[in-house]
Amino acid sequence: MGEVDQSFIQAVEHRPKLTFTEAQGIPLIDLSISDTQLVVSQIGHACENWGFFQVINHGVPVKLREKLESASRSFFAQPKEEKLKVKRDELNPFGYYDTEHTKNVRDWKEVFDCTVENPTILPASPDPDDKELITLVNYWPENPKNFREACEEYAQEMTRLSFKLIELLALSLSLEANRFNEFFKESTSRLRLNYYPPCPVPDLVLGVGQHKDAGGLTILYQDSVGGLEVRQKSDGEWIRVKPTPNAYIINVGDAIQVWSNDKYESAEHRAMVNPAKERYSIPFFFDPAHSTTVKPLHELTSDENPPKFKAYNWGKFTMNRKQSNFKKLDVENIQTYHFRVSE
Ligand SMILES: O=C(O)CCC(=O)C(=O)O
Ligand SMILES: [Fe+2]
Repeated sequence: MGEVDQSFIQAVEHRPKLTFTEAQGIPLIDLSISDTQLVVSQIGHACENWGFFQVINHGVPVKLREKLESASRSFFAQPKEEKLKVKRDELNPFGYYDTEHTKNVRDWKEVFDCTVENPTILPASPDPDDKELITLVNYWPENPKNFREACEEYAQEMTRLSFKLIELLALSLSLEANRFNEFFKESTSRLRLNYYPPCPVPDLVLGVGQHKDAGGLTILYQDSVGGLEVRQKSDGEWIRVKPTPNAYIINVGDAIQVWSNDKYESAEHRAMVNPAKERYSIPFFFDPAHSTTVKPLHELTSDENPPKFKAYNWGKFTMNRKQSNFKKLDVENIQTYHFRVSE
C-alpha cells in the first residue's frame, strides 16, 4: 500500500465496493410547479421513505454555482503553503482543512468552510457550564480574487432555498409553514467546499466516511464525477446517487429527525473516491441558531407517541462535534442518537 497512510484505511466492514448499484427511483422534485399541495406531498413521501431527495427548477442561478465551482477549483489547485495560510485552528472551526476525521478515520479530502451569518455566534466550548460565547470570523484566501464574493453570493441563494424547503417540509408534517423558521434566525449555517483528490486505493478509503448530517437540512451539489452513496432505508444497501446536472441533493439532518420525533429519519451517506479523477462537491449545511433547544415538537408527540429524544442545546452539541472531528480520538464522538430515550 506504500504511499497511503494507515489513518485513512477503513475497517473491512466500512470499505466501499467498486462495483455499485446506481439508485433507482430517488425522488426528483420539481420546485417550480404551481400545485403546492403536490410538492408538499412529494416532499413528505421522500422524507419518510428515503431521508433525501433531489430538486430541480430550484431558482438558484446556474451561473452562481459555476462561479463558485471554478473559484473552488482555483483555490484547491494552489500550492499547499498558500492553502495553509487560511487553515482552520482550534479556536476557529472555519477555513481550510486537510485532516478531517469522520468516526475517527481520516477522510481522503481537503475542505474549505465558511460561516454564512455575519456574525455567527457559537459557545466558546462544549462544556455545559461555560456560558461564554464567541463570534466567528471567516478566513478568506488571497486567491482567487473573486473567492469571497462567490461564496457569499452562493450562500445567500442557499439560505433562500433552505427556507423554502423547510417551509414545505413543515407543511408536509401538518405544521404551520413557518414552524421551523425561528430556529434558523441566527443560524450557524455553513458553506463547505469539498475537494477529493484521485486516490490509488479507492477500495480501502473514503472521501467522507459514513455519517449523517447533524443539523437541519443539507443542500448538496456534486459534480459529474459521482461518488455520493446513500444507505437505502428499504434494505440497508449502499446506493450510488447519479449526478443530475444542475440538480441539488437534499438530506434531512438529525435535528429534523428529532423535531419530527423519528417521522423523518436522517439518511446515512458517504463519498467514494476515484482512482483517476478528482471530484468536487459543495454542501450547504442549514443549521439552527446556537441557542436552539432541539427536542421533539409538541405537535408531533402525544401520550401514544411520547418524545423519543431528550432535549439538547444545538450550540454545545455542534461545538463538541467540531472539536472531535479536528483530530483522531480514542472514543466515539458525540452523536444525536446519544440523546435517544431508552425504551
Ligand atoms: O461529497 C459528497 O458527495 C458528500 C459530502 C458530505 O456528505 C458532507 O460533506 O457532509
Ligand atoms: Fe454529509
